[in-house]
Amino acid sequence: MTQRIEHHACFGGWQDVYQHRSEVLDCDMRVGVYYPPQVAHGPCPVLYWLSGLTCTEQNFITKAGAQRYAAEHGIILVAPDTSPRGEGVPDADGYDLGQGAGFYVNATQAPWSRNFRMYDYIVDELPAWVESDPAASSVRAISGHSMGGHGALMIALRNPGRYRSVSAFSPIVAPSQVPWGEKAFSAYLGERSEAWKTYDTVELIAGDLSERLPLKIDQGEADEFLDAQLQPQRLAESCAARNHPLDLKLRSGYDHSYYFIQSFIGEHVAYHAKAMA
Ligand SMILES: N[C@@H](CCC(=O)N[C@@H](CSC=O)C(=O)NCC(=O)O)C(=O)O
Repeated sequence: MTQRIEHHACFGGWQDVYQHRSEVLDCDMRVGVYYPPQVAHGPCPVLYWLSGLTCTEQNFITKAGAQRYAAEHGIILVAPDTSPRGEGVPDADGYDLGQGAGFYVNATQAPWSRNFRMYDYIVDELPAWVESDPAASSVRAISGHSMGGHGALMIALRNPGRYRSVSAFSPIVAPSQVPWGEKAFSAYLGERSEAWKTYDTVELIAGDLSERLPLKIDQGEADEFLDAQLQPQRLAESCAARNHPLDLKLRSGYDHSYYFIQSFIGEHVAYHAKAMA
């Protein structure tokens, strides 16, 4: 069952928030959907946005300022919550595990494995729900921030042909090698194993991919998580070794916040619009 819980006129279109039942996650999920004015004339392509740790569907829709550009280009924006949530869904102390920290993987370990299946939700269930609306076409792109940047890159690389383009802000490119990812993967996937590599962008780039989808990344040089958690040089090295196309822009003075995202989101939306045209 789907319920519309917010509806706001925005740049000639509508910023909505929906709650729908997710069978995959076994809970109700909230999703922000921006419909540009062009939906009046036929189905529009969809840019999926994956947010980072601690976020809900609200962070992107209230802070990134992406609707202006989506309205210009005729793109639907879909911004789901970052994990299963609610009573009966397991949680943990700390902002980097449990609710708000799904890491876009399918958990295999108790108590997480019943609900924490964000990979399947983002790849299959969410687009099927979005595309059941005739306003949305099946032409897709994906982007995200930090944990969501990891999710966007990893999901696009694992699903050749499913997304026309991928981009990220400040992504966790090597979750198997940094504290945020090691904590989450240990809890959700168990002790270090081959399974970790299948959710790790740097490892995926090093492998045999059937599609070398270009990666567009913006990274702030004043990001407080740059050295400990993000380490974009690992991705630069991996892409160089496999000749994988990478456009990594280091932005002087910018931190990890949505002030950074809102400064460059217009370039990302334009990039995806071109790829989905
Ligand atoms: N200091 C924060 C740590 C959490 C944080 O910075 N979250 C980022 C994403 S980090 C990687 O996934 C974020 O997007 N926050 C929401 C926002 O609106 O800025 C804390 O302790 O909460």
